[in-house]
Formats: sequence, C-alpha cells, structure tokens
Amino acid sequence: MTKVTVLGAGSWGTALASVLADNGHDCTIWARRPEQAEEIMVRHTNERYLPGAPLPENLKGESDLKRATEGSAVIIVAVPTAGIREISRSLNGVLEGPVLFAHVSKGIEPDSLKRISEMMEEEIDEQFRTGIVVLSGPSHAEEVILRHPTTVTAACSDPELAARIQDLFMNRVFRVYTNDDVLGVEIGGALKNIIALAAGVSDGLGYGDNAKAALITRGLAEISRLGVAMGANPMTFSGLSGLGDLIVTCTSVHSRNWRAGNMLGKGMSLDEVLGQMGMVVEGVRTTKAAKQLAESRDVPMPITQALYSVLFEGEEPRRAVDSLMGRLKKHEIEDLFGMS
Ligand SMILES: NC(=O)C1=CN([C@@H]2O[C@H](COP(=O)(O)OP(=O)(O)OC[C@H]3O[C@@H](n4cnc5c(N)ncnc54)[C@H](O)[C@@H]3O)[C@@H](O)[C@H]2O)C=CC1
Ligand SMILES: O=C(CO)COP(=O)(O)O
Repeated sequence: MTKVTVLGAGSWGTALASVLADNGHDCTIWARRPEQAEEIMVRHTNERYLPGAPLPENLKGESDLKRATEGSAVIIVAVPTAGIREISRSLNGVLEGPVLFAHVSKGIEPDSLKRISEMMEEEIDEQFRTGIVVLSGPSHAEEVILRHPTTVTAACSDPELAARIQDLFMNRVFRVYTNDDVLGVEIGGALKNIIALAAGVSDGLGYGDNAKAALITRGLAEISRLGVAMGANPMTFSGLSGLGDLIVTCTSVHSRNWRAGNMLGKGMSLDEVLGQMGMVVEGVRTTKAAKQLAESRDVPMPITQALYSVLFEGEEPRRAVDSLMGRLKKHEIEDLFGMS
C-alpha cells in the first residue's frame, strides 16, 4: 500500500483517485473548496463533477494542502493547465522531502510554450521531487468511474519511475503501458484537444463521418509533424496518447472539447460556450500555444490555424472549413514530417 495524494477534485482527479483507492492505496484527494473535500470524505460522492457515481469509502478528501500531502510518497497532479504553476509553487511551502510526481493534465502554456512537466520542473524545488511521470491516453473520467476497460501510458525518461506509476494504477480494468517519450506523450495529449474542438465544430455544422475521419487523420499528421520537429519519437503518435486519445476525444459526447466545438459549430460564441461548460476546455488555450509553437518552428498546422481563426479572429466556422478544403494540392505521405 502506498500513500498517495491527488491534487484536484475535478472529474479526472476524482476518477483516478478512485482507481488508486480500488487498488488498496491510502489515497487522499486535495480539493480547493472545503465543502467538496467534506463531500468526498463523508458522503463519498463528487456530485458536481461525477454526478451519481459512488466513490470508494476508503478514499479521503482534504482541503488543507499540508495535511493532504503529509507523508505521501506519490503526488498526482490533476489540475487544469492554467493552475499548474500555482499549485506547484504552493507545494514548496508544505512538502518536507522528495516525492514522486505524476501529472495527468493535457495542455501547453501559451507564450512560454512550456509543457506541463516543464512548468512543474520550473516551479517545484528540486529537493522535493524524485521525478515527474506523465500519465496520458484515451480515458474519459465518466467511463473510468464505471470501471469500464481503459488503457493509458505512463511516460518518463527514467523507466523505473514510469514502472512505479504503472504498478500503482494498474488493475483488471485499468491497464497502464510505459513509454520513455515524455515530449511525444505530452504533445499528443495536449494537441488532440484542438482536433477534438475542430471535430465538434464539424459535427455542429452538420458535416458527417467523412469530415470527422479527415480531421482525425490529418490532425494526427499535423500533431506528429510538430512533435517530431520538437524531438519526439514519431511512433508515439500512433500510440495511446496520440491516435488513441484523438479517437476517443473526437468521437465521444463525454469530451468537453468536442462539446464546446459542437456548440461553436451551431453558432454560439466562444464566451457563451465557455460560460455554459462549467468544466475546463483545455483546447482553447492550447490552440493559442500550438499556433505560436507552429509559427516559431515553421511547421504547417492548417487545422490548428483554422480553429484559431474561428476561436480568436471571428472567422465563420463554415468559411474556415472552405479555406481548409481549398488549400493547395498536397501529397499525402511525402513530407509528412517535413514542410508540407
Ligand atoms: N476529465 C477527463 O476525463 C480527463 C481530463 N484530463 C485532464 O485532466 C486535467 C483536469 O481536468 P478535469 O479534472 O477533467 O477538470 P474539471 O474541470 O473537471 O475540474 C478541474 C478541477 O481543478 C480545480 N482547479 C482549477 N484550477 C485550479 C487551481 N489553480 N488550483 C487548484 N485546483 C484548481 C477545479 O476547482 C476543479 O476541481 C485537464 O488538463 C484535463 O485535460 C485528462 C484525461 C481525462
Ligand atoms: O482527455 C480526455 C480523454 O482522454 C478528456 O477530454 P476532454 O477534456 O475533451 O473531456
């Protein structure tokens, strides 16, 4: 049994903490709001984020960060990308020794263009961390909490640390692979949200499966192109954190990114959509970051660019699709990782 703390009591933190509690670990969720911590501790529910789901009775809730992390050997960071720096910094004031971190968030920070593990490395004092693993893959919280079969990958440059996180989470319905390509896993997990937003827009416009398959396939091409230019292993993108997560997020009504895109496609404004969601839609900020990354590395990312124009430049979704379809002729495979 390992003492583990999960930071963030949203849908993903709660679902993953339930996996850990199922596996018999001593698991505490840290929630910002005391009433939410109490709900988890006393009523064994988290109605706002996972309505109707009973949580394991051995799962604890705590809103004091010091008490929540006291004695923990492993900390799982499950807050949205925008909160990563703040929570990481707070840990320096409460931790007493080194712990193993895993993060499960999917995003890139605009302007700094940092991945989650890079932000954590910048903010958490070295004396408090033995390593940072990223856990990512096709995994909607709503299905994990129902104990439906799910597969993810744990990536770290140190294979022993990836294996520790694999062992911690793995059970008969939650299968964890390992990978050493942290960059590729983080880029795939973050950028699939952009394509999911675009797939939602396409569905909202009334387009069909052909359009969605095109977005998934050409989306994978542009994510891989950027990832490889940054130094990722091309094979990572056909794995769970690449193609796997693209499929699940572009085709599921559980996806907040798909749902947000769908509302945009039906004519709502971005502000109206975000006002209605009540949960994080990571792809919006990541679209900004990915556009900046693509420009800084001179990598063509036409779908990202088209979505950016819809989100931030007032472009009509239907016109954005027209411009994508009207691009110059290309070879499908040649220059997949070049400047096509
Ligand atoms: N929901 C899912 O099925 C999955 C989500 N993820 C990723 O996990 C991350 C978290 O997502 P969800 O749990 O779904 O989000 P959510 O919207 O369900 O909940 C976010 C939680 O984080 C808290 N929070 C927000 N800002 C914070 C801050 N600055 N400090 C501390 N807590 C803060 C909120 O109060 C809330 O409890 C995201 O990066 C998402 O892409 C990854 C895989 C699956
Ligand atoms: O990352 C996810 C599933 O793997 C969840 O996606 P959404 O954030 O779009 O709900």
